[in-house]
Amino acid sequence: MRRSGPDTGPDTGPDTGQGADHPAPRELVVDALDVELGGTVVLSEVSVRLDQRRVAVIGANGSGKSTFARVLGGLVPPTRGTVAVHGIDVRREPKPLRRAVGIVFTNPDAQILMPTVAEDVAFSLRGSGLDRAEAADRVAAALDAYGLTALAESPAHQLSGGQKQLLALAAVLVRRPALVIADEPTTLLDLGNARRVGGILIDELDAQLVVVTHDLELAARCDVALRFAEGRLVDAGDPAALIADYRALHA
Ligand SMILES: Nc1ncnc2c1ncn2[C@@H]1O[C@H](COP(=O)(O)OP(=O)(O)OP(=O)(O)O)[C@@H](O)[C@H]1O
Repeated sequence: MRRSGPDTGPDTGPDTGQGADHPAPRELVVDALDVELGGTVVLSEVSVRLDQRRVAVIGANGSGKSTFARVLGGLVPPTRGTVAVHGIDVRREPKPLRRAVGIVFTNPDAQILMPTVAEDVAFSLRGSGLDRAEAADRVAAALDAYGLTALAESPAHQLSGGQKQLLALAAVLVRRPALVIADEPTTLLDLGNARRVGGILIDELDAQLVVVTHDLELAARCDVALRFAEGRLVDAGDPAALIADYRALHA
């Protein structure tokens, strides 16, 4: 598995140079997006523009939330329509997109690539252009931010599920991507660590955030919420009002 981030792989589009260290329009523009997977319509006619910093994506199981997030991250191609992430066309510009976006999946095991905790975080910075000392400083700061310093030399695969989730987040955020996509980032975490991760994503991150979540308290702390139902974007707006309507639907 390849971790999203700078690399030297083949590219089919221009490198716009839009990374965390470059100013870029912080806007997601989705226009008439359809996604079909295995002959099934998974997303249908989704159009939305999002320039808010924190975007929550909620809705029932199977409603298309993760697929929407995966399209933004370039992991699932649009079948029809266009999607631009900070001015980057997700279909045509895979390399700039990988540089701009960091993705945190629900299952951290899929993201751990190196033997030790510190090596795994450092691996994210390969090809970043940072010199050895700068990279070491960034890794140390990321380990500290996630409470992983004491585990730096521990085998990554022997961490608990929650510790692995923290490591996965550290390994993504150490790159300072301009857009962070997190799919159920607090699912495996105990209350303390869920608060720590929620605090980092919601309160401390400079990047734009798209968080897919069933945790309505986390969603309520975002600037805007989207609700999907049966592959359609059925509601978008102020999280408090949208969540109240969603709760009423299930009352
Ligand atoms: N590769 C695929 N091939 C066919 N169908 C798929 C594929 N991936 C997802 N789907 C279907 O698309 C629908 C939406 O899935 P998605 O994972 O986006 O939903 P979700 O809202 O994130 O659900 P959950 O809350 O359960 O994680 C589901 O019916 C799912 O079975």
